[in-house]
Amino acid sequence: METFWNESFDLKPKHSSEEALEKWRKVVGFVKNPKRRFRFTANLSKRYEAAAMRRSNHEKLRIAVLVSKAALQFISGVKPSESDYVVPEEVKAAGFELCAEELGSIVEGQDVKKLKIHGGVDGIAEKLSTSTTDGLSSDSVLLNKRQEVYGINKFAEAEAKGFLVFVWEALQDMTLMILGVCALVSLIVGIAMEGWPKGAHDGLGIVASILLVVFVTATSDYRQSLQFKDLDKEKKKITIQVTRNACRQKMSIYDLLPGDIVHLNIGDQVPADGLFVSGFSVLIDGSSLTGESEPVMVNADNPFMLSGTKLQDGSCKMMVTSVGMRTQWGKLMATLSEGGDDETPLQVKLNGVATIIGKVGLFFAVVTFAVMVQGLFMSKLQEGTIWSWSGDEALKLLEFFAVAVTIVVVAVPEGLPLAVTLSLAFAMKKMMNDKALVRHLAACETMGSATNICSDKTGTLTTNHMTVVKSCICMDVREVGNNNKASLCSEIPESAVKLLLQSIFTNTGGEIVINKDGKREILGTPTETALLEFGLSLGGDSRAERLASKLVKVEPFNSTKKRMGVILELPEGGLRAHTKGASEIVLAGCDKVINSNGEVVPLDVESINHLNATINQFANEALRTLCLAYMELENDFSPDNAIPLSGYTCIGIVGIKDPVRPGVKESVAICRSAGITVRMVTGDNINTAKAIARECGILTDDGIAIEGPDFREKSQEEMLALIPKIQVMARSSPMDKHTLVRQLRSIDEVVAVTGDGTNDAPALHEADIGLAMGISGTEVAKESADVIILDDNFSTIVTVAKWGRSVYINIQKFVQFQLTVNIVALIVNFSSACLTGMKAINFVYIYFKLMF
Ligand SMILES: Nc1ncnc2c1ncn2[C@@H]1O[C@H](COP(=O)(O)OP(=O)(O)OP(=O)(O)O)[C@@H](O)[C@H]1O
Ligand SMILES: [Ca+2]
Repeated sequence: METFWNESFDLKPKHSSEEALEKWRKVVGFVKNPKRRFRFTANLSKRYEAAAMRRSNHEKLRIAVLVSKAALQFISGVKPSESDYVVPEEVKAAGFELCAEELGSIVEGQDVKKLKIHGGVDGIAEKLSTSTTDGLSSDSVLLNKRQEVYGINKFAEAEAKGFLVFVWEALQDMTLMILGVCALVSLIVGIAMEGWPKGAHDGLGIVASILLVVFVTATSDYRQSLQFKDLDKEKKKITIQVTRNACRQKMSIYDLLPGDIVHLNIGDQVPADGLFVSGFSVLIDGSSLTGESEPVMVNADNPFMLSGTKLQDGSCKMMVTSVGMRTQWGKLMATLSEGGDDETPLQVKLNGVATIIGKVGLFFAVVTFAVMVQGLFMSKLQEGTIWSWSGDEALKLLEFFAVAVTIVVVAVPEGLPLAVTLSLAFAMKKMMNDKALVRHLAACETMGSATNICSDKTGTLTTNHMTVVKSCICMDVREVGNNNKASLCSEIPESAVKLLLQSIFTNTGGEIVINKDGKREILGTPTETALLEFGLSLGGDSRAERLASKLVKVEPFNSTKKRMGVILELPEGGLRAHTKGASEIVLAGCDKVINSNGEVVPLDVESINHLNATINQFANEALRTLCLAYMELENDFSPDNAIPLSGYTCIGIVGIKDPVRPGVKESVAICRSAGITVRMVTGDNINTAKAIARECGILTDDGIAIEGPDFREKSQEEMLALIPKIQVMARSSPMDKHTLVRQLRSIDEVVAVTGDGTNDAPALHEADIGLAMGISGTEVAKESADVIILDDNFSTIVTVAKWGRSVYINIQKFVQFQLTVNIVALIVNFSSACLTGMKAINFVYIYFKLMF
């Protein structure tokens, strides 16, 4: 029994195999109403359909690439011939020169030949009457026209079910249908024998009880579905940066139209089909669309970007060409949206309970029927009328049968698994109000039993509002206050200021833009904006710096390298590389430094010690440190080469303050008292991490702080011995985080992990509960997570844990109550039926009396 139970109804909370999902469905077997029983469980057939679609996408894409390669060879050298493409009248009338189908065939078909014929990316931009620099005009009349021709960026979704649909589904209960037949027969026979209305009493009684059951079921199901709809809408909200009217702005991906220029960064999902306009080191992960795991480089030679794929690295500008259901992703999503959420372990367990009780109920129903029939036969045998049956007696038999069926209706807790869904959905809604969006129902269950939280530092424990407060430029440490910024400039040699500003404004992933209201706005990650702000306060002019030298190459920041770099073509000729990043790492690649006189001198031991001491001093004050460096490149340096890692001249070090969030300390204490261990895993410097961890109460005197590279070196045994004591892990790579989580899970801890970056995805995936940050989190992180923390706040995580616990207790109580009701109802029905042959209506009545 036990093994049967464990094998069939034991589902993992995450990543359950298709077999496991199929298995319990099979074992459930006796189901009164499959429509209800399997609602809010995964729709496996739809999922298989989606998987098949992915495979065919993969195949199509592979062929398209082959064909276009061949075409490219053929047309290279030959002037592209005029196409025989005719613009449809209505498209022309709207002011465009390309129809949606042609655009689709170019991008989805990866058709280089057609692309060339239409004049490349610029040609297509012109035909779509957009500009790759300024984007669409935001005139609503023009936008509406565009929308009429090309459609909107939304996927077709199944219509929301109305109340009547739920009534209809509730009616499809097997036992209710049998009762219905009984009622009908009873009505016909009764009226035929005793006439209207006397003979109809029994039949109408059954009909009334059926209607009551159906109404109550449908109402509760309908209410539940409404709750889910709200949550679903929230889950799909994604915003993206778009240039319209030459203004960079945030927009919902639903408002995208062909011709829009969108800005994509590492971790973003490509929101529509489009063409690469400009950008650097773009690597596209197409696995969600095609199942292909090998990432693809996208650049001017291979400019096709498909909706639903993700930026694994780099950043770029893309021009949208096809939206919504015209993309393969749209079609896939339309199918997948009906694929449903995975069932949770509790749901499956309760399905098991319902199944077993169903069998018990069925057994009792059969026994009841047998007992009652036997009673009738016995009395007839005594009367000696066993062979002569009156209509009244036949009706009595029918009534017995109805009583037996009613026992099944009453005793089987068909709604039990649904009730779990109901309480989980209720908790989800409450969590939503508390700024936590639950993506997978199962997470609500698991969160209650979490024993470990591995938290990010930046943005989760801290506010993510960064400002440069200290600097060490040209070897001199200075405070950067509000009043002495101008003086800072005058204290540093001019040549160094020039280099510093050039580094800040050109070697950046951020951007300074003028927004719709004409105000200056700094876009980018908090670290970047802090630096840009610093540059501006030194009197720098970002636009002028950017125009002065040409960007030849950019290697955007990622958490693995912990640095970024650019190569500039200087106005006076020659190439210069700038790099900035984690101080120790960048400093290790420097062999020269600018001294206080503004001269470049070799980095001797004394200066190295001075700089390292500065880094530690900043870090001990809980500041994030960045080192900026540059290097002149030889003239024969080819931009195709990677940006060098060493040989740099250090310009300086900045200390960035990121204050701890209010309330974090208290939340950490709450966790501790609730038996949850909080650990900090960060990419930052170990001293910065320690300082902040102490401030939050995470690092205690008996705890260990370790650096990622040291942790990686440890053997399995050493790791296991170390892990319970690790409270801070600094300079961690994404894989370190993943390893920590895996090891913790292997010693039976239930681990919650928070993350924001693309590289946190593996750890989020591995964790029992992955928590992604809503504001700073990338799409990739969010997609790997089970819960999205909408305000990025550590306290919210504690709230989620609290909800998780209360959900568990609530469900437990509810199940106890419901099972008691069912069993009492079963016993009452059974005994009274055997003793007195009470009528069906009374049972249903008793049941609902008990329920409400
Ligand atoms: N835009 C950037 N350019 C260059 N270096 C950066 C940039 N952003 C961060 N860094 C450096 O990289 C280090 C680690 O970054 P990483 O993304 O791994 O950690 P994080 O996600 O910011 O921190 P946490 O893991 O606590 O959230 C930082 O300490 C900083 O020195
Ligand atoms: Ca992070």
